[in-house]
Amino acid sequence: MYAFYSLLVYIFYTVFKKEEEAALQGEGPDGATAQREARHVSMETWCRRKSGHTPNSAQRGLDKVTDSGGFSDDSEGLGDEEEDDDCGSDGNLGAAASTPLAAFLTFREEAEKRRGSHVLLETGAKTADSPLVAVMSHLLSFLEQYGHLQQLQQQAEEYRLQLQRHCAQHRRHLQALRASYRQRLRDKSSIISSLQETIGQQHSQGESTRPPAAAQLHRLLEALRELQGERNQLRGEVQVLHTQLEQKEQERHTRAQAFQQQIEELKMCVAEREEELARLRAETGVTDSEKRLLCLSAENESLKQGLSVTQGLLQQLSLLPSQSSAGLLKENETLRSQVQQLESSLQQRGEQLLRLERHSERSERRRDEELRHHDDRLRELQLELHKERRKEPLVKSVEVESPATLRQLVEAREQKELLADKLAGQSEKCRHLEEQLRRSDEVSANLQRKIIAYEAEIEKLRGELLKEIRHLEEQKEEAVKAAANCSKQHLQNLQEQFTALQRRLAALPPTLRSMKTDYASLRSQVRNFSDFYSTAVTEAKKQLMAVIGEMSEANKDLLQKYRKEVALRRKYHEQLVELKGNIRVLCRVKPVLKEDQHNEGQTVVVSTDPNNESAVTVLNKGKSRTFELDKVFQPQATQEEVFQEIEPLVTSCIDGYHVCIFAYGQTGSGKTYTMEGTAENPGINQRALKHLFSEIEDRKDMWTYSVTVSSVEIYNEVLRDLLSKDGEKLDIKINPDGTGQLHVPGLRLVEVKGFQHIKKILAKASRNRVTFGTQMNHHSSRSHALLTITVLGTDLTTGTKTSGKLNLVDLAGSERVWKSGAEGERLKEAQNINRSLLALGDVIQALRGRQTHVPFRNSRLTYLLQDSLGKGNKTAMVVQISTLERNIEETMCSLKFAQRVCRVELGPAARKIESASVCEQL
Ligand SMILES: Nc1ncnc2c1ncn2[C@@H]1O[C@H](COP(=O)(O)OP(=O)(O)OP(=O)(O)O)[C@@H](O)[C@H]1O
Repeated sequence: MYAFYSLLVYIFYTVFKKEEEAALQGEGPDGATAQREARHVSMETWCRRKSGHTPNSAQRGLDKVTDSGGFSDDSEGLGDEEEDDDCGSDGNLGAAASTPLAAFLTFREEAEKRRGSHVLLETGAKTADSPLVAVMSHLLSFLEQYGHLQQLQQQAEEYRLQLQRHCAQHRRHLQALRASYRQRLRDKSSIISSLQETIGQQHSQGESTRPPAAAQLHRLLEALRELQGERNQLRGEVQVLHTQLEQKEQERHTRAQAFQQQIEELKMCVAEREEELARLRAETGVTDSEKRLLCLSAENESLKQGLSVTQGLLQQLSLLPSQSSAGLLKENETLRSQVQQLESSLQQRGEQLLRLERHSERSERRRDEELRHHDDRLRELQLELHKERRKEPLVKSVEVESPATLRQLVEAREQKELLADKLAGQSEKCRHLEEQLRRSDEVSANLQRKIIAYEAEIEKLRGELLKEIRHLEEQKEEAVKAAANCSKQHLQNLQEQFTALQRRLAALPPTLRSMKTDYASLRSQVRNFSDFYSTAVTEAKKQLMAVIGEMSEANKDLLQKYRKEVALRRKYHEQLVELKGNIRVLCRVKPVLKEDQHNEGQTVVVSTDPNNESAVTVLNKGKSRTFELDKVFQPQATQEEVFQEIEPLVTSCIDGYHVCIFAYGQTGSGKTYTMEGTAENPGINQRALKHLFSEIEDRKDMWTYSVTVSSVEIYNEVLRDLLSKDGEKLDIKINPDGTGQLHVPGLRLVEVKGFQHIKKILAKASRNRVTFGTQMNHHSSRSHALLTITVLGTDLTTGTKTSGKLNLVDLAGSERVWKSGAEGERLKEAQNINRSLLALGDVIQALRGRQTHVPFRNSRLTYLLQDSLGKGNKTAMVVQISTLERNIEETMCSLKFAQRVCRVELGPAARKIESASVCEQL
């Protein structure tokens, strides 16, 4: 054992020496750089460890032995020898190195002779030549493979970057391909929709004639030919893509095969090296842990090769710029299977690596124990050597050799540790490679998923396109068949109908033929009627417009005619009034009311003749007397009938005349009823004002009017204003303007705006009037009431002004004092009333006698009515009479008074008119 270790140390030293010399002499033109580097590394490491920069346990153990053992005396000598070895100078060791094997054999033979053993000598002679050299060469080759592994890693990184770039290009190409497919699909769908529309139109038309159908079919066939041409073009493009993919697939396959062959060769080479290394290590006593490490390195190598193969495949995959669906799918499937295999192998390798790492740790521990054991053994050997050195001088050479052997052993152990470190680094790199491989697998998986999605979409689009093309072809065939059938059937039907009509026409009698011609002519006339109608309507419109124009021109003439007509009407009206008389006497007979039936003397003594409207007959004391008046109203005469007789006088007021209308009669005979009326049945006052405003409205285009109203009562010869609140007393005076007209200072004049306003004014005046209940009338009016309406008119065209006045007088009732039962104040009222009525009679008598003096001033009543009762005015008196016997005396008096008035001649009425020039002068 001792001899074996000595021999091992010696041979190791000799090999290093020889190789260094060969390197220095430039031996071997193919001396690899890796070998030189490896040797350099080995020597450098050895020198560094020797100089104490990285002391290990073995060195420390040796130092301990040196310090504690019996070498203290020879320590300097040993140090000198080591320095000689480093520098390569001459010395004892240099002398021994000149013939080392012979010296060692001599020493071994002597030692064996001394020990009496020859076995170890023979074994050492057999193994002293080649195994260690082979081990070193394998180690160097391992280092070379490590460098190659680094290069492969760099290539893998480059491949990965290229793969990313190619993936991006492939993605863009797929997007462009997808967009082009979609665009084509849209084009096809638009073509299909247009064709479907045309086919639908053709179907809807149904009975279209044959030539248009043939043209449609021709267009359809052309469109289908275009579609087929495009489809063939697409198929050609797809075939070209397929061929390109096949070529790429073949190239990839060949490259993969080449890579596989290289991998196989490398594997075989590594396996051979591993076998040789294992064998050599077994021969040289290499431990199991080293074998495991070598196996691990081989496995790492195979993993790297698998990684390179995968990367190559991925590169090939990325180099395919225009992969079609089939090639991509196949390639993806192979890649997926390979990736799965690699993943499984990686898992297995990882598990093996873990196991090996654990085993290497255990081996390391075991190796340390063995080293400790070797150290102990070495120490024992040193002790034995020390003992033998004391005994024999030859032992000195052994003492010289033993430290060198120990150093070689330590160096071998350091080499083992170095290898273990490298192995750990390789395992780290393997893990890093595994990580990269996993990332690349993820990238490839994502890429595969995207490719699968793209492929599915492309397949779907392709399927839809094919389906639509098939559908279009089917529709085309159906359309062709349907069009052919329809056109044929329709033609046949038309021909049959035509022949049947021809037969029927031939069979028709001549009369029907003539009717047919008449029908045709009528039809043509009806067709022409619309044109005739439109032209007639346009001509009528033109004529209408011309007439309208003429009418507008003739408007002025019409206006002038209208004015002439109005003037004539007024003239005729005046003549009529004059013919009737400017003072008219009307008699209204009061009907017998219910309240009058219970009293005495209720016999009707007054009768009227329906055939003579101006006569009234009174039966008085068995004698009948007929009074002739202007108009006698029947008891059943209405308020409207009475007003119709008054209406011309009211109109005269508008024309500028002064008119006086008063009611005369005994109390309770119906004077107030005739003048004021009731709310439901108004009298002359309200109707006259209503008529006035109606006339004013009719004349508003030519005249403008203002209407003012005043109302007074004469009670006990006192004039009171009925429209003022206080009812102050008024006086009648001559107007200071010099016109000689009467004037009532302080009298309130109310301008009337409308008919509703009139009703309020009249109601107020009626409320303010003094009434009192008498035996003849429960609401007897004890005053004379005057409603004076002044109408001032202006001709808009000439400026002529008119001033009309309408006096509506409700006289107080005349009654006999004894009959009315008046006493005191009532008696005084009756006396005043009768006095005023008598004054009125005197005035009328004077007018009748054409006296120069008319006693108007005998009473307030006649004085106030002076401008309306005199000459040139118009007067109407309504005599109210009762039909009852008990009122016969009053009736006779009233009728006699009426008859006297009837004989009065007021002469022609004078219109109160001022021309515009006179107005301007005033
Ligand atoms: N034509 C008629 N139709 C129906 N009722 C009438 C008619 N004439 C008068 N009357 C009624 O007779 C009654 C007395 O009439 P009215 O007050 O008008 O008499 P008068 O002459 O004014 O009396 P006085 O002078 O006392 O005021 C009233 O209730 C009135 O409604």
